[in-house]
This record gives sequence, structure tokens and C-alpha cells, in this order.
Amino acid sequence: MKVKIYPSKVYGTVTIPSSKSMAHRALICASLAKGCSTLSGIMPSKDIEATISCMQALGAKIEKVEDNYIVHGTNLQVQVQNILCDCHESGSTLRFLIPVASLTNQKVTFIGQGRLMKRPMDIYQTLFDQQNLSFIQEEDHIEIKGALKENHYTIPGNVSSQFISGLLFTLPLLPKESTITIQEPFESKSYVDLTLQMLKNFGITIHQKGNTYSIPGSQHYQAKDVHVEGDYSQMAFFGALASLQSELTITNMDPDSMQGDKAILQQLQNAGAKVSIKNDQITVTHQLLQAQTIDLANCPDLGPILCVLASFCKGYTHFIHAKRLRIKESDRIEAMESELKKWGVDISSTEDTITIYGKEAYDRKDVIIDGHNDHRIVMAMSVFGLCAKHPSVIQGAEAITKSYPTFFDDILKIHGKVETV
Ligand SMILES: O=C(O)C1=C[C@@H](OP(=O)(O)O)[C@@H](O)[C@H](O)C1
Ligand SMILES: C=C(OP(=O)(O)O)C(=O)O
Repeated sequence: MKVKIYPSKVYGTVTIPSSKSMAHRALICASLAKGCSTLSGIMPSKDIEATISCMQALGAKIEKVEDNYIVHGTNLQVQVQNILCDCHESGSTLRFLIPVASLTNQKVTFIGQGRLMKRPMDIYQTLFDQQNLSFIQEEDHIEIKGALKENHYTIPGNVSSQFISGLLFTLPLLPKESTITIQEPFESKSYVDLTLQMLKNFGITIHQKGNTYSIPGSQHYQAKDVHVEGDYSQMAFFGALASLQSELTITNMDPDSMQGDKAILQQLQNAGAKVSIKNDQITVTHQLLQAQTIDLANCPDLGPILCVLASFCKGYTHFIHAKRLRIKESDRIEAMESELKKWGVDISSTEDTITIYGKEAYDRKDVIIDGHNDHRIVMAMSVFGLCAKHPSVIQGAEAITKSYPTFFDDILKIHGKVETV
């Protein structure tokens, strides 16, 4: 899908959909609980559908009734030979569910699309090898067989927190206690905190001391009705857009959320925007913007949209601890660099950093942007297009369906002009 984005002055109110991270977690916990849980507030997207279909393949019964998901959990005693889990392009789904699926003790094949099978998996390969379990990774699938056991796990903290979350979902179900120690640097830690928060909701106890988690065994997930809060990673696109040009009120944002991407509020304020919070509404207002140093260690998903913000902030913005952006749906550093350069942005990078020298306006004509098959690149470059001087075209805009299928509908609601071409 190709979309044409016209420079537009946006205004009004936008309601942000459910947190993808929290929706994955709620669906997994409910799917492992005995009994029936009702999950409300979840917006379907390709990633969320991937988790639903994988949990169904592992024996959970999940039904959409009006706006709710009704989940009947599985005890993972699946009688099907060769279980197939299609993760689409969702890194969370694949990395959360490999250890969970191992507990079926059956052969489970994970398939996926796009870059998914190229994203790092060696942490699990090593763990499975150490326990003499089968973990076979080919170009287009991963096949596992055998159940992970209680252990003292030591995991590097700087590849992906999703491995840690995957183990945290699984280890409480083993008969005896396990521990997980995370080696420094421990990045994306806020996502592990989200996992702990959801596990607690479903009755699972985990003890934490520094970078070590102790997970008592023989635990049971308890069914629970959960409402899934709004997504700060998605709010960031609208918060940045308002900061760059106007004022927007953004609703469905829990002010007490533990999402690491809530850091966007501080970053917008540091850049000079006005941010006011009233209950679940955040109003962001444009002011003169200035460059800053931004640490992405704990909020990698904000990288693309903050690159757009930086393009318009006077002076040098330095991004540090950015290298995990290279192992997402695209190499997000390389993608942002090549697309922003089309607009004439002064951007350079090293393996772990990005530097942008921002200016007030960009007036190139006939810019054609490639979406790099990455939802966050498409959404970030849409925000750029709305703030530029002339219309632009984004190719591969359907990538938004990974996390936010209604993104362009929401842009239209706030009077952003966008059309398919
Ligand atoms: O646990 C999660 O929900 C996520 C963790 C982060 O990944 P890493 O831990 O690999 O940085 C983030 O980038 C991803 O979009 C969602
Ligand atoms: C990287 C992302 O998700 P995942 O790792 O689950 O594919 C994302 O949503 O930006």
C-alpha cells in the first residue's frame, strides 16, 4: 500500500489503542490459567493475532466476543503431534513462547515472516543445548523438542529482554525453584517489569534481588479479568507530532503506567514541548524545540519517532545505547538514516549511536519514502511528512498492521491529510 501524506496542521483528540506489550502478556497469562479470564480493551493487530493463534495451538481456547477476548487456559498437555506456531513477524510472540511451548514436551515448530527468523535467538539455542534439548533453527523456522528444566539461568542483559520474559512466564510452572541472573548492561529492563506486573496480576510470585530473579516452582496461574491500558509507544507518534507543530489531546493513557516508553513524556518536555496530564488525558503543545542527548537503552521503540523529532530540534541530538534498533523488524538505524536523508536531514550513525543536526523546516519536493517493512518506520515517517513543506509518498505503508492497523484513520481524525495512491 502506498500513501500520500500532505503537510497538515493537526488538532483535536486522539484515543490511543491498547499496549501491544501488555496485550501479549495478558493473553499469555490468561492462556496458562485454569479457568476463564475476560480481557478487555485489546485492539487486534497482526502481532496480537500471532500470540492468540500460537496460544490456541498450545491448547488455549480464545474467543472474541464483542470487544472482549474470553480465554480458557491450557495445561499444555496438547495431544497433537507436531504443533505449529505461526509468529508472523512478532519477536515478542516467538521469544515469549519458545520456553512456554517446550513444556508440552512435544515437537513444536515456529514459523514467521519478514526478518523474524534472522533476529537473534542464540540465547535459547545455548540454553536448549546446555539441557540436551532439541533446538533446530533453519532459515524459515525453529523446531524445538523437550521441556526446559529448573536451573540457575544466567542471561546477557543486552540482546533482548524478551528472552527473560519468556523464561519468567515458564519457570513458575516447573516443580522446583529456578533463578535467573541478568548480566549487565541490563537494557529494556522496563519490559521485564511489565512481565512481572502481569504475572503478579495472575497470581504468580517472583522474588527480585538486584539483577537476580528467584522463581518458586509448582505455581499456578489464576484466571483474572484484565483491562489492557493504552500504549505509550504509539502515543509517542502523536505526542511528537503535537510537539512539532500544534496541540493534541491524547486519551486512554494511564498516568501510573509502568511502560518504559512513558519516557516519551519527559523527552518531549526536555525538548521544550508543554505536556499536561489530567486523569487519562495528555495534552501536548508545541513550543520552540531544542536538541538533547537521548538514552535509548530502556525505550528502543521510541528511536524512530525521536529521530523525527530531532530532525526539527535546533542543534545536535545525540542518541546513545541505540544498537538494539538494528535487530528489530528492520535495521531501524539504517532505515531512519536512509529515509531522513531523502528529506535532507543531517544524520549520521555508529553501531550504537545516532547523531542528528536538526533544523526548522524541510522543503524537498517529490520525496518517496520506503517503509522498510517496519511499522515504526512508516508511522515515524508519516509524522515527518505531516510536518514537511511538500507532500510525500510512503511505500509499504501496510506495515502498520503489525501493531496499529487504524493508525491512518486516527491521523485523519485529527485532520491530517493522508490518502492511498
Ligand atoms: O517485551 C516487550 O514487549 C518488548 C520488548 C522490547 O524488545 P527488546 O527487549 O528486544 O529490546 C521492545 O523493543 C519490543 O517492541 C517489545
Ligand atoms: C520490535 C517490536 O516488536 P517485536 O520485537 O515484538 O517484534 C516493535 O513492536 O517495535
